[in-house]
Amino acid sequence: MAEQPILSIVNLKTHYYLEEGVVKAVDGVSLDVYQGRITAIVGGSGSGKSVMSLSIFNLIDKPGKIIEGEIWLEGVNLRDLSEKQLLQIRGKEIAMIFQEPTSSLNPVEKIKTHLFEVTHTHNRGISKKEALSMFREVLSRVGLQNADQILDSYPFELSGGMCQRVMVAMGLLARAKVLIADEPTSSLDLTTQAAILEELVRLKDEGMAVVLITHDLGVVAQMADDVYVMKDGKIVDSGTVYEVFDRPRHDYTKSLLESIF
Ligand SMILES: Nc1ncnc2c1ncn2[C@@H]1O[C@H](COP(=O)(O)OP(=O)(O)OP(=O)(O)O)[C@@H](O)[C@H]1O
Repeated sequence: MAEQPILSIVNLKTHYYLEEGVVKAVDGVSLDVYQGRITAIVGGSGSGKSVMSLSIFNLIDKPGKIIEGEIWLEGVNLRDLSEKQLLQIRGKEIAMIFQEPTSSLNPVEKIKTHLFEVTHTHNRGISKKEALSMFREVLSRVGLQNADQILDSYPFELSGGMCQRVMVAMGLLARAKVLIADEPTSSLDLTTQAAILEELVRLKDEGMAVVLITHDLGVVAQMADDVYVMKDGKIVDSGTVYEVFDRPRHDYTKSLLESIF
């Protein structure tokens, strides 16, 4: 691919230091993510997918530690940034939807405050009324119809699925360049799952780089452009979705594929 990746992870290692020993949750992962493409990261439970995505945002708590690696976003190594600089990137340059949406939103701020915060950078000078009408439109795009009530709610007053959709809306408003979605549909009913996946495809079509972390190979087959297969903290297979599905190189990928076809 001639184009430069927007996000490039090089030899990332995140380990957990437990009394029983060291868990090498992410153990030398390298991957490239491109604009206008959906990059899927697949792997079974415990393969390191979530720790990898949390590492991008430096959200690893003790006893975990990022011990090595580079995380390049448009020529800047995020590992060289201060916590304050990273805050500017989190949710704005790189939007995120995590498995535990309620814990990713600020519990003491209403939803509209979350939305105002991400909108601010791109829309200086717009009136409150204009902002609210933009929020209603974006919330309806992610399948949340009763917008006014949602805007006035705190995260704990919404279901997990609604919070996930709020996070997609935040990514849209922030005009983030990269969206990392960790099992974005795990707590949703089938209709809402389909709506969120459709929205991810639309974002990709608008030029966003979408990273989709999932154990659902059916979803990967349907939506992804590029695929990385993770096992025990390592990437064991990678390529375009056609390459990985037609010519899996690793026995683990073969067994994953056999489990769905
Ligand atoms: N806070 C923690 N303390 C100790 N070990 C951890 C911690 N968080 C993750 N790990 C370990 O890191 C490894 C990778 O976990 P991770 O959550 O990234 O897997 P995953 O691929 O996202 O799985 P799932 O699909 O179930 O979410 C696992 O062995 C897990 O036990």
